[in-house]
Amino acid sequence: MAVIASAPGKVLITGGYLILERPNAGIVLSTNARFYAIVKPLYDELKPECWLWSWTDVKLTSPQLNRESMYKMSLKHFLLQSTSSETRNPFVEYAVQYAVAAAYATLGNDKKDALQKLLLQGFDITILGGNDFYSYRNEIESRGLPLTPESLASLPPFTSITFNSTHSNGESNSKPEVAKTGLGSSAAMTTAVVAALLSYLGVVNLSSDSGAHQENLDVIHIIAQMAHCMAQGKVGSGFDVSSAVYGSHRYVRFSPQLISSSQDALRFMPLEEVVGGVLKGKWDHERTKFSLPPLMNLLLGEPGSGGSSTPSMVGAVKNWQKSDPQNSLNTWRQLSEANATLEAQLNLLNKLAEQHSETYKSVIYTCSMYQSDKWIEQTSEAINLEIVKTLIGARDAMLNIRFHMREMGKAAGIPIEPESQTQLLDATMNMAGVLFAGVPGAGGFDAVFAVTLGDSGQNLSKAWSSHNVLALLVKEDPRGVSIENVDPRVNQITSGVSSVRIA
Ligand SMILES: Nc1ncnc2c1ncn2[C@@H]1O[C@H](COP(=O)(O)OP(=O)(O)O)[C@@H](O)[C@H]1O
Ligand SMILES: C[C@@](O)(CCOP(=O)(O)OP(=O)(O)O)CC(=O)O
Repeated sequence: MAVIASAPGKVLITGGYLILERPNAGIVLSTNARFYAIVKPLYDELKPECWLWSWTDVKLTSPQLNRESMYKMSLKHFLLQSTSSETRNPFVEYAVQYAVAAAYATLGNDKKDALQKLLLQGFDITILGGNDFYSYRNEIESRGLPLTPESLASLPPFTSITFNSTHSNGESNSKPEVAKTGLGSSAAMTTAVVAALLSYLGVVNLSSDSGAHQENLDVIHIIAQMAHCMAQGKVGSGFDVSSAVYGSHRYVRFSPQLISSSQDALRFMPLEEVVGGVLKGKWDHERTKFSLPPLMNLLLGEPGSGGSSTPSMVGAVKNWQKSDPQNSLNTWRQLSEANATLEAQLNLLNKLAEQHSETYKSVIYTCSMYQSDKWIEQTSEAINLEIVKTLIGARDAMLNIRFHMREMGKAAGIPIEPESQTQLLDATMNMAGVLFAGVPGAGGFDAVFAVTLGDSGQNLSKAWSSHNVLALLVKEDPRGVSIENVDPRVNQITSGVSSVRIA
């Protein structure tokens, strides 16, 4: 039977770069953009002699990239060897190796025969990323459609992905392989594959409401982090995998040694022992519940196509920290304070919404119709004023964050908030009902985000369109990894059909 798992994409609204170092925190919102992994047996029947085999087969299909790859997997070392000439997918390859090793490390002897049988049947893995992960700007333009979310919605689900072209003048050097929006497709993909395989192999059970749900998520988190780090060739902060597993939260990274020491151990220890050890490690990542206050919406706008490559930006910031420790420390301190202020204001707004729900609602709806410099004059009562002041406090904190991010970019010689994004963000923040806007994560040319009040997002989306910025269909969705009952291709097609019928 097929097992289908899905994991969400993310937007890091505070903590870019700082989150790489404990104990700095970052706020990461998960989204309704989801990556799916479908795992089923490659062979239904097992030949009697197969129990002697030391290899099994793995087939990986990525319909959106028009890729199909075959692998042989050693049942001794769990190493995958490509037997087809197709390009590799290290994220999925490590996800398979580490998930199988985790099964060996954790399942009791009584379950080993069943595990062996599932392995011998081979894996048929299909991966599908929701359209929101990728940039379809070029398709929309070439089809002569307007640059609107409606045009995006008219694309079929799981549309083919555009590759960024490479120019001889090196212009696209900073661009990633596929034209992406920056929602963390590799982390969501790795997490979905790990979750589907661990469920398929009986290591975790995500469909039960049992008390073990948290522990199951923790196992998926550790295996997905290990696989993602191996595939990326570095131990990043891991906020993208963390949000793909747990959904929206306030994240403090795990100690990098938890993974880096295991990578050293791989030279002299079998993979399942290494994985077993890491699973028992003292995982110290923090994830505190966080959600946007009520009646606030997350909106993403894609100003150009293609996105930025994060690793080179991180390298530049690290070099700057080494070459100018004093000034870089100073900037980080100020950024950290601004991040903490924004977080505190949003938490306070959540509290005010809970304590004064009606007043909160009416203040948000009023402010949603005005530019921020008019908010204060709309009110006189104490509670209303406190809410408006907190909104303005959140806004000012974001302006501060943006200022220091720009400083950091200038000092490190990289476009964290490049001039074109500054103009867009300033214009966005001056629109009626916009609480704040910024460049997510590492910044650069990925889609920008805005947090809007009430229904003002619709006007913002129209204004963006008229300035050649494509508002994406992405919304905040706090759900982390989950098991799906229906194939997303069937699901999305039927929901598309029913919405047409209803209309
Ligand atoms: N549908 C897919 N099928 C196969 N590989 C994919 C798919 N989507 C993304 N990838 C891989 O993930 C990489 C992008 O990951 P990442 O840099 O994390 O992007 P993001 O900005 O979305 O975080 C791509 O270069 C590609 O290797
Ligand atoms: C710089 C960072 O702190 C944040 C990068 O955030 P993005 O959201 O830009 O990430 P990508 O999906 O890799 O593009 C690096 C890190 O935390 O690992």
